[in-house]
Amino acid sequence: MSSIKIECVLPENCRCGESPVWEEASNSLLFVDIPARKVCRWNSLTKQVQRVTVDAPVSSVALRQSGGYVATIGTKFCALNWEDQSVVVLAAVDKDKKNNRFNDGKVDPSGRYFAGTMAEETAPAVLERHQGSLYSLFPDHHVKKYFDQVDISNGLDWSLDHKIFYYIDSLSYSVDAFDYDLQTGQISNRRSVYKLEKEEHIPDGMCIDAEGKLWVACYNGGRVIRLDPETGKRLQTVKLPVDKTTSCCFGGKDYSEMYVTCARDGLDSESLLRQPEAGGIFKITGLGVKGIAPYPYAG
Ligand SMILES: O=C(O)[C@H](O)[C@@H](O)[C@H](O)[C@H](O)CO
Ligand SMILES: [Zn+2]
Repeated sequence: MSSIKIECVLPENCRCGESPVWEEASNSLLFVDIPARKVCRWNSLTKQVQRVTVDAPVSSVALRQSGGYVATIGTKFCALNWEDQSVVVLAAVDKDKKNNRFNDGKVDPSGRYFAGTMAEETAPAVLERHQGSLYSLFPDHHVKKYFDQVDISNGLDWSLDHKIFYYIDSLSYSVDAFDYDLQTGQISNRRSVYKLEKEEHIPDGMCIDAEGKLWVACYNGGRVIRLDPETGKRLQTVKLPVDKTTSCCFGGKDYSEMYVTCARDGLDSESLLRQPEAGGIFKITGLGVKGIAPYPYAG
């Protein structure tokens, strides 16, 4: 029997926390605060957090094999040197769409950095529709575009056998799957594996666990849900004491803990009083299932 424990480990007051990534080498959690233009690194042993401010909204961060990190900043795929806080642009997308920015991103099992774009929001989930696209940055820094017409490009991950790519366009209220060719980075045969229920609100960030089940953070739903992508059934709901849960990843010893990011933006003052930990980093233990290590960008 597992007893689930949920605690706010870092009261960071993120306007929109996103893209949690566990870095085993430093026992740290990386994450971003998109509108605050910050990449943060929280050391789970010392409880210290370091922050790097960049010059545009930063929507995702990932490990890099050759050291440092990669991040999606504005509409650019960038390399981030943590030591001197310098940023180098690797590639740019959506040059004809001045109001666009990247949103969620993650590295595939062979080291390509996937990330999608969206129009900038005027309020949470209020934006010009169909402006986004999904891209990946190959290790040689060339960019592949998969499709356009995306509203809010969000959660992404790959099946344990690397043959399926899971993807969320938030305003479709659906978790989708594609066949995935790891050799070429091609996707095909899009289908829905789960449609969110009304009280689950908007699907946002996502990660896979060591049993191949998907965990989806539900924006406005104040929860993460565990889905079986093979049966299309929800297996578990874990509620958090904040409404705007944005993303999740596994980390800690053997990837046995789950970390969840969330947002403060969009909450009125009354809601903020009821959920003072909004924008913090949450740790969930006792789930009884582990995650897998994040893949580093190979370029
Ligand atoms: O973090 C994201 O994915 C978006 O940038 C956010 O703005 C919200 O999560 C979105 O509004 C909810 O769908
Ligand atoms: Zn998101």
